[in-house]
Amino acid sequence: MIEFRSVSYAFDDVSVIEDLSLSIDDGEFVFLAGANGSGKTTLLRHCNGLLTPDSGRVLVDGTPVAEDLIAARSRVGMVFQHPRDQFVAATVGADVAFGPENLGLARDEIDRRVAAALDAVNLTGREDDRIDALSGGEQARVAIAGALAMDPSHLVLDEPFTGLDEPARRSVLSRLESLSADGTGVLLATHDLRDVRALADRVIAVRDGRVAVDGPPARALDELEGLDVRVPNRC
Ligand SMILES: Nc1ncnc2c1ncn2[C@@H]1O[C@H](COP(=O)(O)OP(=O)(O)OP(=O)(O)O)[C@@H](O)[C@H]1O
Repeated sequence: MIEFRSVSYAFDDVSVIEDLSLSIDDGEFVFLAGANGSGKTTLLRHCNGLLTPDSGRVLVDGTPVAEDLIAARSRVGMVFQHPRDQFVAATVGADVAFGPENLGLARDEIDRRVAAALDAVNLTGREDDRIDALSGGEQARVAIAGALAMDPSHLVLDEPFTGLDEPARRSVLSRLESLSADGTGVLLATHDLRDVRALADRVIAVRDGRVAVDGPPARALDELEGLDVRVPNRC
């Protein structure tokens, strides 16, 4: 479980998160909505200690993130909004294998994970491609594969569909759905709520640094309509 307990955070003097509490259970598939600048990225970056609350606490599986960053980072897989932020190797295969290699896994398990992760993002057979020669959408898919290959207990994704074509988006969503069904908590920040009714267990929307909506998709979408939270791709 990922828990936010009365978390507040400000950039300099500008408050972005204010006394925010929420929890994401194991196996829950949660869509995180909110207008541009509402604090979604800021919230997500607290899940593995990239940001530390000014007050309050974030806990992963009961352990405060600030007290055990290594534990938090091994449990929480993170896909960043800008994929270039997370590459560590020159080629697709080496980058996706990097995390599992650091876990000390056997070579055949690493190979199995890399193949499954690349399959999930429609990049099978692209192991030897140079990352800097890929398109933006392909780079986004490599970043997602890197997180999937870590087999984390929780997966946090920040706008992962930017630049993805429809087959890749569908493939990633399907993989996220099956991971969640197998017990992985998935927290997905996105403006694209097309599939929210079919996939999400919950929708959380932030506004003015607080949770403005939190509930099952049908109810949450109705509540979002009544708020000043833009939902561009609602259907
Ligand atoms: N490094 C930073 N320094 C100062 N202010 C920042 C920084 N990062 C974000 N902010 C501000 O914090 C607020 C929340 O930004 P954040 O990126 O969390 O929003 P978001 O909901 O993810 O937005 P988007 O939907 O556009 O990605 C914004 O007003 C932003 O300008």
